Amino acid sequence: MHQVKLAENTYYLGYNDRRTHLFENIWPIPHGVSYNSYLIVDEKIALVDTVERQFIDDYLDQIEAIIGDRPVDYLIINHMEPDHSGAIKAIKTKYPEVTLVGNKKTFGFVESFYFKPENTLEVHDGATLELGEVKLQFQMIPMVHWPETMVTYDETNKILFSGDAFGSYGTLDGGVFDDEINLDFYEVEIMRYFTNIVGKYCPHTQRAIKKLAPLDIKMIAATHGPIWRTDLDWVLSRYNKWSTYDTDPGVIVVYGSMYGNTQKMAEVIARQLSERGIKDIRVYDASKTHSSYIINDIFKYKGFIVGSCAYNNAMFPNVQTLITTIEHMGIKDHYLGVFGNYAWNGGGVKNLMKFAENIKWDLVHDPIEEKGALKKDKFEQCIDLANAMADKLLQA
Ligand SMILES: Cc1cc2nc3c(=O)[nH]c(=O)nc-3n(C[C@H](O)[C@H](O)[C@H](O)COP(=O)(O)O)c2cc1C
Repeated sequence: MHQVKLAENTYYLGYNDRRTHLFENIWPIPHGVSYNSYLIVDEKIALVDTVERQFIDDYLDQIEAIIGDRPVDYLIINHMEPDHSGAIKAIKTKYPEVTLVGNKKTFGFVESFYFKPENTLEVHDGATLELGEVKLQFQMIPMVHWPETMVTYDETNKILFSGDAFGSYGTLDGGVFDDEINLDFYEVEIMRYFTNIVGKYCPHTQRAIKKLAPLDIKMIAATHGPIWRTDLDWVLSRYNKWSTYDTDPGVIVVYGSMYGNTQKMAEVIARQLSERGIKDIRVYDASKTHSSYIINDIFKYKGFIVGSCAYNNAMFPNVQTLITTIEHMGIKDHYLGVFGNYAWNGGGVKNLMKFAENIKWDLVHDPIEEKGALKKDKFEQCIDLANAMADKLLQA
């Protein structure tokens, strides 16, 4: 195997997962994902995070290929999610004297998932650990995106081992560093990773960005995706934009429809938005497009218009799934429109309005509910809704 180095004695030990269809068994990853671990070989040897358990055997072999019969002295656990902590038990078994480095919360998770940790070094904000030449510093960034999450900063080589922060979907297909890759590929993958996985924790991400700003960072080594050593601003500016809910003046129109009546309303709304000069309009059928992609666009565009037919006194189940995810993520600062279709006592719009109340976005127009085929008065209302949305976006 190639040995890929971040610095003289710092190695990339990552694995590409092209088999898993759904990250966290929810989010589609058609382009896979990488799990990145790092090995620092100094007077003392430290691993920074591990890998998903399917890669354990090769991972142990690669470590041994680098350090021979020397032991791993420290296992630094920035994040306990199993795709990174999966090899902790294997490391402990192979290197029984290893000291686990983490914070109070980390060790609670180690005990829950794997074993009661004994050799531990509990670190706090600003604590340091010298490996020889390399001096490491720890900073807590809770909820980016678990409570125990921290980052490790190599003061000597100025490398930030950032855990999931600044991570990306997408395997590393040969290129590992940002300057080895055409980043167009990651434009979508990194945003979807952020919006799907970290998006719930935007305020925490903002706090983390501000907290880490004073560090002189020359390289960002996350646990997924490329290592950033040339254009750090590429990733930092994007994370900053997304985590402040800074959106562009476009609109997502999403609908749930069995027989096409709700869909027709969506088409009318979309066309009118276009007539008003809105260029970024994305129309999605919630039964076909996974929430992962729609959520991603909600982080891109300020307008969100959602429609649902009535379904057993409720909204259409696939719209409900999306709505629940949006509510759960607590996405802020959008313009909202609501429409739907029914045949007897409704259920779609009624429940979408409960969502409107909970999410507290700016409702640009009264909800529109048609009974069956779209008729003139509701057609006009769809036009009005689109106009109200366009007015808001164009005046902003
Ligand atoms: C399984 C099923 C459940 C439905 N539940 C309701 C309901 O609870 N209330 C209602 O008013 N209409 C209900 N409808 C009727 C549809 O909402 C109605 O036909 C609507 O026009 C469908 O919109 P669409 O053409 O966009 O699918 C139901 C239809 C089906 C097939």
